[in-house]
Amino acid sequence: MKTRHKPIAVSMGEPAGIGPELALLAWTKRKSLGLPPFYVRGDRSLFIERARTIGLKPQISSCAAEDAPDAFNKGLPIVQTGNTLSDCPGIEQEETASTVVASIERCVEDVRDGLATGVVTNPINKAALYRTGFSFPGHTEFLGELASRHWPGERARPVMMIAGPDLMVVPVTIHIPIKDVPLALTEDLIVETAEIIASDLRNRFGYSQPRLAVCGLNPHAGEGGTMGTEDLDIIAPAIARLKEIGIEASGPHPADTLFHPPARQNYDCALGMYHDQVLVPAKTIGFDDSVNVTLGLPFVRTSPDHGTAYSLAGSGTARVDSFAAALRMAHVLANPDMF
Ligand SMILES: NC(=O)C1=CN([C@@H]2O[C@H](COP(=O)(O)OP(=O)(O)OC[C@H]3O[C@@H](n4cnc5c(N)ncnc54)[C@H](O)[C@@H]3O)[C@@H](O)[C@H]2O)C=CC1
Ligand SMILES: NCC(=O)COP(=O)(O)O
Repeated sequence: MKTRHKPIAVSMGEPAGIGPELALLAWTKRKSLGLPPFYVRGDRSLFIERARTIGLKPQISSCAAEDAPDAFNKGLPIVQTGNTLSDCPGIEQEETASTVVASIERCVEDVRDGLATGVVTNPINKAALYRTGFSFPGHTEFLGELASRHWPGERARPVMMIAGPDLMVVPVTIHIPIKDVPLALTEDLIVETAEIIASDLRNRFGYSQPRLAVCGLNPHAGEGGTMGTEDLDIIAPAIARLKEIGIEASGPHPADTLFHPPARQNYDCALGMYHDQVLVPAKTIGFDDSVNVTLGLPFVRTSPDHGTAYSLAGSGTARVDSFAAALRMAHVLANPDMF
């Protein structure tokens, strides 16, 4: 008898971005890309329009989430969620925001209800959502809130990791202005983040003793306190505490020499003190095959590592690799016994 895998729930993402066509293209190439079954929560009419715009025959299966595994063989399963939207690639429309948010919420609820094994989120336009009152910096923090709501009593301390075959990184502070980074950095924040990384790398990614490399904040990791004091006063004590509790952590490392190939042999995951310190090397080395995965949640969430790419929306030329990698990673993380 053929085993039916439970599907992955995919959020629609920003409708004016490349998310809708990534889902369509991924479904079309599902066999060659080795993709698990998945369905999208969003507006069916938008996906039909986008398929036509990029020159695909619209093969859409409208269904309920529970019917998605069967529907997947016939067309891209869409579980109607939110409002009817008209497709305007590259053009932000305020009225789509509630559907964007509802799509994320319903995907998480589907995992809670046992209808999906994990969530892959399509990119959102953060500034557009902020303008309509969305109060979370990004998915990462929003998913932490949804986890607390739907899995009360379980750990929900989301940590963003960008994971590729050649480099895994975590920004300790995420979407905050650079001027606020030194104020936000504390020993506790670094220790707590590193503990979650070490725990998830052990329990979900199969590392027996993960090696964490911690970046300094300042040039040359502060050059002995002459180029800034956070490296000595905050980061070094945090690393000492991590070693005391048995986590293999090194640093503070000057970030400029931490990402060339021989340096990368010495650790499994690099912790940066701010977003660009580690996302720049991660996307430079692995833009097409890296995945944004949220650690510290009671459910599986991955996402492509890129954004909405408005200028490509509707062209059908966006590369589907990172989205496909996100689907495969979600499937592996959600079904550890199968791999
Ligand atoms: N997970 C999420 O929801 C994320 C959302 N964003 C959002 O995306 C929006 C645009 O951000 P940007 O910094 O411009 O990043 P972006 O990733 O959308 O675009 C950066 C560059 O990469 C190219 N690119 C992106 N994805 C591609 C693909 N699949 N194939 C080929 N080329 C691709 C774009 O054309 C552009 O030249 C922002 O509103 C930001 O908030 C950004 C990153 C992640
Ligand atoms: N730069 C990464 C990014 O914006 C992804 O954020 P999130 O929406 O996954 O929290």
